[in-house]
Amino acid sequence: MFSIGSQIVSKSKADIKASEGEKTLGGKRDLLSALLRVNMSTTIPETQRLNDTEVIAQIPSFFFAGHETTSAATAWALYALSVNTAAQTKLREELLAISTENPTMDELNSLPYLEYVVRETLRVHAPVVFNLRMAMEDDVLPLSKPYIDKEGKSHDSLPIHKGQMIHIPILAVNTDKEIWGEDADEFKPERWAKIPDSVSTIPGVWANLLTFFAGPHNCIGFRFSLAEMKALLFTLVRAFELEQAVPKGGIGPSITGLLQSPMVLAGGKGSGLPLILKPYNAQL
Ligand code: HEM
Repeated sequence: MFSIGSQIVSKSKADIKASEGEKTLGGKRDLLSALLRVNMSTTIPETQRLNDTEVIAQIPSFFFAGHETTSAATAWALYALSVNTAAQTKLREELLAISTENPTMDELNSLPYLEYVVRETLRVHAPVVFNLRMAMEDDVLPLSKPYIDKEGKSHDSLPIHKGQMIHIPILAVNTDKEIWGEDADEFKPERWAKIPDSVSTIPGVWANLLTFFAGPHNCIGFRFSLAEMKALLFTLVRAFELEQAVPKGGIGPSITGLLQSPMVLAGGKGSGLPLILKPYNAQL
């Protein structure tokens, strides 16, 4: 990936130099070209620029943090809609009420059911399933509910030691029945019309979910990701009816590292999410 990244960076820099003065980033408007262009600007002090190695190191982040996550999330949304056909029909009706094939971001954001579908997908099928943090100092975590240890002793706080790794179960919190109710595991976009009060205790950066995490290192790309998902769903759900291609229960999560994507669970059909897409004709 480093050698491919080096080639991309060299080529992009040459393009930018060749088109000096143009606002079009050498004909390109991608994230890497924007980063390089800023770095090559003479108005930025040397100490504030990234060197080529640092720029190249961003490429795997764009791929894994930016591409794989949103791709998995969109696949999960299509899968969830293929199972919940009532939600699919309701979403399509809302999307077809828009008179353009190229809606603006404001138009997409004005669609409540699309927002519910995206939220519900990212709640039940959070692409990043857990996260890790290391404690930088000794601390004591207060607990909302005491726990009983194996000797039967009750504790209302949890001591944390410097250097200890903390596992943060994103998906488990997103689907906790004590927070979301007995149907917490189910994909029900309507729940977002009225979410339980208990949800307000979740400190996530977006939608009271831990999907994009919380705190100073929350996801920098979440707004971009939401825009991508909405645009993809807008186009696909207007154009196609989605049907399950494998019997109920045949699709489940494949977890690689921290990331879960939908795939066929059995039968040796390989990875990926098979779906039947039928062109939707609004006139029929
Ligand atoms: C559905 C899509 C996405 C999900 C579920 C997601 C999830 C997350 C999570 C859970 C974190 C926290 C990781 C940690 O601190 O250990 C994170 C961080 C990050 N995300 Fe995303 N992300 C998504 C899309 C994107 C996109 C589209 C981009 C870039 C365009 C992006 C770039 C990043 C970066 C650079 C960080 C590190 C931030 C930091 O450490 O300060 N992500 N993301």
